[in-house]
This record gives sequence, C-alpha cells and structure tokens, in this order.
Amino acid sequence: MERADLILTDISYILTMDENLTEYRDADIAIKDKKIIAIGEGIKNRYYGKTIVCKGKIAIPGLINTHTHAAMTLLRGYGSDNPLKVWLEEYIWPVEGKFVSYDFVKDGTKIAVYEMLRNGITTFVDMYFYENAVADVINEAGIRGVLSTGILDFPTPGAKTPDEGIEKTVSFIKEYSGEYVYPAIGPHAPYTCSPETLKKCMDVAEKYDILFHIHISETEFEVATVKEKYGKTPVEHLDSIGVLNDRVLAAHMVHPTEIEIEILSKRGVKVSHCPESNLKLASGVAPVPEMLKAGVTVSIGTDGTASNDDLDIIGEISTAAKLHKGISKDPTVLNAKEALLMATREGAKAVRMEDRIGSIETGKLADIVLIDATQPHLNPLFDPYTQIVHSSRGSDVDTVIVGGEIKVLNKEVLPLCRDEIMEIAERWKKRITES
Ligand SMILES: CSC[C@H]1O[C@@H](n2cnc3c(O)ncnc32)[C@H](O)[C@@H]1O
Ligand SMILES: [Zn+2]
Repeated sequence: MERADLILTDISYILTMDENLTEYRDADIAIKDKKIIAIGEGIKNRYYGKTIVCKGKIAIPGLINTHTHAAMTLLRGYGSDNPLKVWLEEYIWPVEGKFVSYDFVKDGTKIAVYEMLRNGITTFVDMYFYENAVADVINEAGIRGVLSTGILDFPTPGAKTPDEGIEKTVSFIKEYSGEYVYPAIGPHAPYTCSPETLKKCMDVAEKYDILFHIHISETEFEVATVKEKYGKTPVEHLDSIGVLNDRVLAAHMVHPTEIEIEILSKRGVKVSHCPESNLKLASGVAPVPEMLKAGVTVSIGTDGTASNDDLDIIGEISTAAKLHKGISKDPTVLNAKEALLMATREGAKAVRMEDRIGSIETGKLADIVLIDATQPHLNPLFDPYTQIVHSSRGSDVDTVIVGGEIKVLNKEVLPLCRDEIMEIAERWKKRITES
C-alpha cells in the first residue's frame, strides 16, 4: 500500500473530460502533493490515507469561469433591464466611481468566491479594479484566479490613466504570481482603449507571458463605434494593429462577421461565451456553432453578477446548449459533452493552462467537483453528461476540491462563513442605497 493525501472512493461516474472523454464507473481517484496520482477501479486497494466515500456522486473536473467581474456581486441586479451602454454609463460607472475601493473589491470578491466555490468553479478569470484585494481573498480561500486589472483610456477607480493601470499590472505580476494567482492584463475593450494602449498591453502580455483579457464585439453599438473610429470591424481593427494572437481571451464575441471568425481561428484567439449576460443586456447571441466549426476555442463565462445575475456556471452551460439548439433549429448542436467541455478542457485552453487543469488525468492538479446524483430531479440517470447539463444546477454540487484540498463538503463552503457573506451584502446595500 502507498500513501496518498486524499482518496475518493466508489465514485459512481468519473467524467474525465480528457482527449478521449474517458469515463469510469464505480471507481476511485487518489491524490498526492496537490495532484491526481491514480484513477480507476480498485485504486482504493492500492492507497491508504484520508478517504471520502463518493457513492452516488459524479466526478467532473473543476469548472472554469473564463470571464467575470467578481466584486460586482455588490452590484447584483443594479441598473437591471437596460442595454449595455445605458447600464454602464448611467448606472454602473457612476456607482463604481463613488464606491469602488480596496475594501469594496475585497468584500465583493468574498461573496463571489463563496458563490463560485458553491457552484463548482475552481478557476475564474477576473477583470476589475484593485486586483490586489481579489488576490488577498483567493489566497486565503484557495481558489485559482487569473486576475487582470481593467485598463481604460479614462480615469478608473484604480488608476487615473491607462499607463498607471499598466504599471499597476506589472507590479501586480511581480508581487502576486503564485499557487492561486495567475496575473493577466485587462484592456477593457477596443472602444474604450486606444490602439496605443492596446499595443502597450500586448507588449506587457508578451514580456511576462500572460493572458490578454479583453471584451470584444459585445454589442452592435461597439461594432458601429469601432467602425466609425477606425473604419474596421472590432476584430479586423485589433488584427490590423497587431494585438491578436493565442494569448488573447476575448469575452462575449457576439457580433463577429464570417471574416472575423476566420481571423480569430487563424490567430488562435480564445473566446469566453457569456450567454446569460448577453441575453439579459439584450446584446444578442454569439455565433458559437460557427466559431466552433472554424476551430475557435470557445469557453464559458458568467460575466459579472450585475448582468447575469448569478455565478452558477452549470446553469450557464445549460443556457448555452439550449440557446444554440434553438437559434440554429438543430438539436445536435452543442451536445451535452461539448457543452460540458466548454467549462472544463476548453476553459483550460482559454486560460493557457491545459497542461495543469481542465480534465481529470494523472499528473494534473487535483481540481475536482462531485455532483450529488442521488436526488429525484437527477433520476433516472441514463446519461450523466445530459443530467449535469440539462437537469442539474450549481446547487447540486456537493464537494469541491482545489489542488487536493477540500473547499466544499456536503454543500458547505469551508473557507468562508455564510453569515459573514450575508452581513457584507447587507452592509453594502445600505451604503449604496443611502448614498
Ligand atoms: C475594466 S474593469 C471592468 C469594467 O467593465 C465593466 N463591465 C462589467 N460588465 C461589462 C460588460 O459586459 N461589458 C463591458 N464592460 C463591463 C465593469 O463595470 C467595470 O467598469
Ligand atoms: Zn465583462
């Protein structure tokens, strides 16, 4: 017998989401030094150590949310029922200007991390201000974050100029890179960042080998603005200034033309599809089947909770699958395996971490989610992929493991206190409504 740090035994289904979509029935997973060291039937007989019996559970890789603004939990539902331009300019940006600070971001991120862990998210990509506050929360809670300070050409809560935002990003890379924190650079969008700002951001991304995280082609307004300013569509514009390559993670991508989809594919740009935010802000529906057909990596993002308004990524996958079937009038589009891939292996590719996360494989980090399938609404269980995508919700997540450490057990989020989360939300609601 060999020693393991954690052994998950008798798992009803293991959906590895590896290249072959290998599945196991009634099998075990052994974990040591943060990584998966063995998977399969009878593994429990080869290892000893802390053991969790997982009868009736489905194991999937930790879910990857490739676009959010975590601290916006404090603005959940704020300025609802408006289009993006009005929502941002008349509601969100004024209130952010008044309230966003280190404390706001720290408190908002605590709520988001609680909610993301509860919903099975083990890695998220963030774009906001005071990312040092986000880093402090995630280092304490133990969830992975790809963190980018939002950079705009006008003053923001964290920086008076885009150059200051870029300098902050460089200091952040040097100070915070670590086990849980993966810095990225976050120019907001082609309509809020000049070509000069975008090029400077790409220089930093290349120098420090980090992700370039940006909103692209979210609304028709954006497309019209970029066309008017630069005489090109957003993707063509970004390509013409040399900032499209395989380290670009483009959030939304609702309105690309056929030519733009070809460019995305040729340049290796990854997309974060945010269907619920795009529906709620009435931005439109991204051409996901077309992008997939062209070989573009499409992952899943919840966006912030002021435009979604939750961080339930399983619900987001379900929305994506149903939405594209409906729009294309083709039920074979985005089958359950493909939909789940978007939040696992494709998500890992989108953040350029496919060698470490995104599937349950030996040698990979032990980021694992167990879904409780012993509930009436998940039975009878003919196909576990379909059941996860179309019958379950984030609230069915029972256990979450990040790097071999248990973060959620029996649906209880261990690193954060529920009462404190509720108290934070109440305190900020009071401050914001009384201002
Ligand atoms: C630059 S930090 C993030 C910045 O973006 C704002 N924001 C939130 N959601 C969206 C969205 O869907 N499109 C564009 N910008 C968005 C957020 O409020 C911050 O100001
Ligand atoms: Zn966004």
